[in-house]
Amino acid sequence: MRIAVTGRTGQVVQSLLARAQAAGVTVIPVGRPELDLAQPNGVEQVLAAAKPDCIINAAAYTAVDRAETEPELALRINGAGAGAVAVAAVALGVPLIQISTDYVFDGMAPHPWRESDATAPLSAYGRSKLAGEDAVMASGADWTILRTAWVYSPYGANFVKTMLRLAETRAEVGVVSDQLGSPTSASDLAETIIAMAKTLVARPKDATLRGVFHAAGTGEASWADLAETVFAASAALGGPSARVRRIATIDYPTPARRPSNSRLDCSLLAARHGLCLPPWQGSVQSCVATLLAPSRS
Ligand SMILES: NC(=O)C1=CN([C@@H]2O[C@H](COP(=O)(O)OP(=O)(O)OC[C@H]3O[C@@H](n4cnc5c(N)ncnc54)[C@H](OP(=O)(O)O)[C@@H]3O)[C@@H](O)[C@H]2O)C=CC1
Ligand SMILES: Cc1cn([C@H]2C[C@H](O)[C@@H](COP(=O)(O)OP(=O)(O)O[C@H]3O[C@@H](C)C(=O)[C@@H](O)[C@H]3O)O2)c(=O)[nH]c1=O
Ligand SMILES: [Mg+2]
Repeated sequence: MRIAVTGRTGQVVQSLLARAQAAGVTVIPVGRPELDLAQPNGVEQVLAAAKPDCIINAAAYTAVDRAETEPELALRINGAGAGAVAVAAVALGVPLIQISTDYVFDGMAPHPWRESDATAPLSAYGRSKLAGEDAVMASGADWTILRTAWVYSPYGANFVKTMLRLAETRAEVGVVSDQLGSPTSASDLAETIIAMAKTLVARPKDATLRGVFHAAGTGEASWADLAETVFAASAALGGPSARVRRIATIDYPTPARRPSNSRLDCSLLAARHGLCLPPWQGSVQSCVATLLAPSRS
């Protein structure tokens, strides 16, 4: 089976590539300069050349704070760009998995977010990703939206790598403890995406397998909890670590507002697809071990 995925260097793209062989699939990254979601003319031709059985739209403008100062660009890439990928999926007659985010929610619910809960993004990034969901749903494609959260991996830029970098020069790092979420290993997510892609291709008419699903690491954490777990894992392997000073969001001002409750309820994915990502703590340890492995430096 051939899976075309948008983007090249992204965490999810790289994690899909790393898992492809073991999963018995071919993953074809399709990215800039050939495919630029900010200029989505010719998306269909570029994707057609990959001869995909399924398309994953994993490319996005992901700089949450920067999006506040360039909301139009974020909207073009994450909204119209996603819509263009969906129209290409219609033309090619293949299922599309659109990757979306917990930041479509406002964080006010007292429980982990379900797929049926109302969206109300707090940030320009969240609004742009919600526009992408809407465009995909309106496209007529055979679409499935996978919302994930707090993704980390050995690739690209992410919170886990930021913490390890800060620990190299600091004894203490202040980290917010009043935002709760679902840390997600891109590697675990890639395994889920591939399993879902296989199922969607094998069972083209099954509506119960399609729609919006939440897919995040099992369990919950604050960013401070996640930082502490990173430092404990790193220290145990002789890597950099720091003390975590647990602070409030108000003491760490950022351009973008983030949900205080970002936890995703992933039970629908388990019920319909039989898929469940592992508990986040073990996956963080694996990622830290990979990052500290001597062969990387
Ligand atoms: N990171 C996270 O914590 C979370 C991410 N998500 C979503 O998951 C998906 C994957 O995220 P992740 O892998 O972390 O992303 P990264 O930030 O690691 O990478 C972004 C990817 O998007 C590509 N991209 C950005 N702009 C364009 C453009 N104009 N045209 C084509 N490609 C572009 C990049 O291309 P290039 O390779 O050329 O640089 C890169 O491959 C995204 O949809 C994101 O919104 C959802 C929840 C959490
Ligand atoms: C670096 C740092 C961040 N923080 C806080 C700021 C913020 O509230 C939180 C996370 O910051 P980051 O900028 O790393 O994470 P952020 O860019 O908000 O991550 C988000 O990315 C997008 C793409 C998503 O879709 C989301 O699911 C989520 O993963 O941690 C600290 O408290 N101390 C620090 O030293
Ligand atoms: Mg960020």
